[in-house]
Amino acid sequence: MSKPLLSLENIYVDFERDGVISQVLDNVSLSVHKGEFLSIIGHSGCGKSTLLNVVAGLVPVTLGAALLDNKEIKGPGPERAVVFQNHSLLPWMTVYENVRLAVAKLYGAKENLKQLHDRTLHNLELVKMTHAKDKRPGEISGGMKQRVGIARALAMEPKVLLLDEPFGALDALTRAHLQDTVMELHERIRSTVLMITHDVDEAVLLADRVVMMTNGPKARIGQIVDVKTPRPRDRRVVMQDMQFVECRRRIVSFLEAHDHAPVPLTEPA
Ligand SMILES: Nc1ncnc2c1ncn2[C@@H]1O[C@H](COP(=O)(O)OP(=O)(O)OP(=O)(O)O)[C@@H](O)[C@H]1O
Repeated sequence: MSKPLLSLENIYVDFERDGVISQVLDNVSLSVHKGEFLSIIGHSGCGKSTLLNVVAGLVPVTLGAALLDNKEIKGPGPERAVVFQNHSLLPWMTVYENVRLAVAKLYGAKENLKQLHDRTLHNLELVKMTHAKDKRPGEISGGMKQRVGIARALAMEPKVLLLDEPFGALDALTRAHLQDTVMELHERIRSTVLMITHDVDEAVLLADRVVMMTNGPKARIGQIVDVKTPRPRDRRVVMQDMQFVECRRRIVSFLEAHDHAPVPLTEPA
């Protein structure tokens, strides 16, 4: 098999606050190949964002190494674009200007104004947002803002797209539309994606593999499920696909097995 694009090698992450050390990740290893879509799922607070932030270069590892294209990740860089749950668009700029800003930052020195304009429009088209290009973030819906956030990330042409619960704040219908858009994009541009989600159906629908993390502290990768359901996937059809159903079952049973036991209530004497 070809060399992985991204390798996490025996990663440990500890945080220190007021002299207290919390061990969040404990010996996490993972290889991701070019064009793969991985969903990361696990109970709240287990360390999913920490793992994504290690790849983003926002959290340093305590031990181990994260390698992209065989080079150690030592800080943030444009080859790893992040989209967070809550959009981070600049409110005083239009949709077009928000994407144009990222385009100019990366390509401003190499390309002329026409090329920068075309690049901006192309990425807005990818997420079907050209019609709202002159609106400001305050004038568009949450789902549309997330689309613009994705366009801005894609405009950087990252080697890895990191999605931290990108649909978490959206209503079910908008969420479904955006999942479809991300699936289409993945088909079209074969991006390599790591996506955190709490939603089992979303995890399976979008991914080639679903990475399941054990509970923290000292979270590890508990299991990885391969989703072999053929693409393109239609959400209404996959629900009848036996492989899809089996993946879903395995994830649900993993999460149930790792659910925190409820704290027993002490009976009054
Ligand atoms: N910078 C930090 N300093 C100290 N502790 C941190 C820091 N970042 C995260 N933590 C702690 O690390 C643990 C894992 O947090 P993380 O956000 O990675 O979990 P998560 O699985 O993404 O959670 P959720 O699903 O609720 O978003 C938590 O206990 C959190 O409080």
